[in-house]
Amino acid sequence: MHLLSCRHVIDRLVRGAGLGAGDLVIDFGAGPGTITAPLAGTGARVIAVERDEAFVAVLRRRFADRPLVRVLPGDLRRLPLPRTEFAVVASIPFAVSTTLLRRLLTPVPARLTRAELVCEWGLARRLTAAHPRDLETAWWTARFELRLVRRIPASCFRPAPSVDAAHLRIRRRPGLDVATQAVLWSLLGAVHRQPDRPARRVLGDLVAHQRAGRLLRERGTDPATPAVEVPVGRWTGVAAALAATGAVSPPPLPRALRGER
Ligand SMILES: C[S@@+](CC[C@H](N)C(=O)[O-])C[C@H]1O[C@@H](n2cnc3c(N)ncnc32)[C@H](O)[C@@H]1O
Repeated sequence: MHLLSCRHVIDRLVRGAGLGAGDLVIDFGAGPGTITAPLAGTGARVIAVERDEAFVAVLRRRFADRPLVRVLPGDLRRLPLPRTEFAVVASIPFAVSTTLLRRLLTPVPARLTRAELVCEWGLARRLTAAHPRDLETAWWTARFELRLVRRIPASCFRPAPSVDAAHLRIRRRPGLDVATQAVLWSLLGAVHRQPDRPARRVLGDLVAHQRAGRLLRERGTDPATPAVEVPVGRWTGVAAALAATGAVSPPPLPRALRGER
């Protein structure tokens, strides 16, 4: 594994999360506690998740006198996540990044409030592209702001990985009620099934064509734009408007999206 060795990168991650007393933060893949230690200084409760037994022993010794730090041995792909709101600050193992992001960003309701992550550069670029390339990324982008903060050179790790990494910032978007999210899921599903179809036609499968055109124009979107090129935030606006008037009855959110997985 690749341990972070650049102090300024670690400081920016921890500062970026703006943690304090009363917060709960998880360090996934804590290793020897490179990030856990400064997190413990924020006053937040910290959970350090680690699978490697030798690191678990190091973590237990290192934080034995820190009552706010809990060392949780196990696999981050399976350990139950808190049922209360939490933040994440972590340099996540590249091999299981997508699985972890899926667990954090997919469920409704979203209990993750914010995250400061180190992940693979290519993954961060894909997640923050102007137009999400698949339904899953669109769903994450609609519900969370994903921002590529900066590139982290491979030389900031010991040993250095073969690719650079990135500091990825994640913030939950406020104000998305469950009804809006249900409409949004239907809408984004339709968009990604027919990405090149004009937005008006995709939306026209859910509401009258005239109304579809109006809803899009009101949000500054040319109704003829290919559906996938309409910024996700505009689809969120359309979903909120439709949910508020009860104009469409989307199917209930699939089980896979509801709660812990
Ligand atoms: C990139 S290192 C980060 C270590 C430390 N946080 C740092 O920044 O220096 C990833 C860590 O995740 C742990 N890890 C890898 N896969 C894991 C999994 N599935 N569940 C829990 N921990 C895992 C590894 O043992 C390693 O300590």
